[in-house]
Amino acid sequence: MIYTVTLNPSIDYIVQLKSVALGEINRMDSDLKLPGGKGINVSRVLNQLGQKTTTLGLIGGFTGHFIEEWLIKEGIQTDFIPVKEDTRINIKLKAGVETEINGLGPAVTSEEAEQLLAQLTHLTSEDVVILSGSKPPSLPQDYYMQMIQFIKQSGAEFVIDTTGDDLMQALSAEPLLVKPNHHELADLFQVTFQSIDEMIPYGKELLKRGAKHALISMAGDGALFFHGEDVYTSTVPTGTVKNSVGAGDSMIAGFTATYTTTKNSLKAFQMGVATGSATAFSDDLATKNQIMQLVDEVEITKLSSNI
Ligand SMILES: Nc1ncnc2c1ncn2[C@@H]1O[C@H](COP(=O)(O)OP(=O)(O)O)[C@@H](O)[C@H]1O
Ligand SMILES: O=P(O)(O)OC[C@H]1O[C@](O)(COP(=O)(O)O)[C@@H](O)[C@@H]1O
Repeated sequence: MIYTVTLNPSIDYIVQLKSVALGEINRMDSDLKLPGGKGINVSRVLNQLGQKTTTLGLIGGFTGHFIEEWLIKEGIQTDFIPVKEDTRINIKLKAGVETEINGLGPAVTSEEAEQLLAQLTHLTSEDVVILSGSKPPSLPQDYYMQMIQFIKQSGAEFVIDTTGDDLMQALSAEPLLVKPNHHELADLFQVTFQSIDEMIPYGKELLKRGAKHALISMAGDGALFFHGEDVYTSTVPTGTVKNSVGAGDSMIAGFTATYTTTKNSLKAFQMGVATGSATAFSDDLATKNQIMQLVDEVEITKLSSNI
């Protein structure tokens, strides 16, 4: 079973308008409310790809109810821990450029946090757990590491898609995959990148510190992939970008679905890129059909090993 853990789910409120005038009344051209939060997006795409998945995490209030109902309608198994406060609403403003305003998330009590940890004691070595996204500020600083300890004790594999110290600390626990985008990679090592070549030593460093595979996504500019001694780059398919919210989560779903079934890292990389792009080219997350139409467009190239 592939479990996803979303500590901080969201309703993504996607608002389209031609331009925004700050300090004025603006009228939307259209809007859309979608279930969001990184692990939830991963599960929705895994489900599209025919993989069995269960969504874990912390969810609350009318917003949480909206998300859970949506997932159940799609046939996704949910096992959330209810929290007293409302799950957040994240605003995704599409007015020429995409601007995101993400909430902090609800207060979580220590009992609620403990209940989620207790669920992880039931994992087996056959499971894969995908830990994704920010954590509500009321959770302990080391909460990701607490979860990872339980996962490791069970022998399950884990993927982690978060940022900063939480990501850095998780590396030594040997995640199956990490996927910072190039901005997150720069923040992680407190550097700036002028070119793709400059990212390569830092991608290799993710593996040196313990990750088994590392993807560096660069939105419409392709992606880098690190495994063993090898570094690969990929093209992205061409298409019209409609809504890139969830593209990174989709990439993780595409990679994990293919890797767990084939153990072929390069096929998983190719599928990850296609799945991310298929979501960028859709209003909601990608469907299986949309993904499969793009796979053959993704070209993978091995970079020379002395870079
Ligand atoms: N504008 C785009 N055009 C084509 N593919 C895209 C675009 N934006 C995202 N993608 C696809 O989704 C993947 C992840 O996107 P990215 O924006 O880098 O992740 P994140 O959402 O985590 O920041 C990319 O590697 C690419 O395959
Ligand atoms: O937990 P965070 O870091 O605030 O991110 C949550 C947001 O990220 C998303 O999961 C989208 O993530 P990606 O675009 O990186 O795939 C949204 O659904 C959600 O609003």
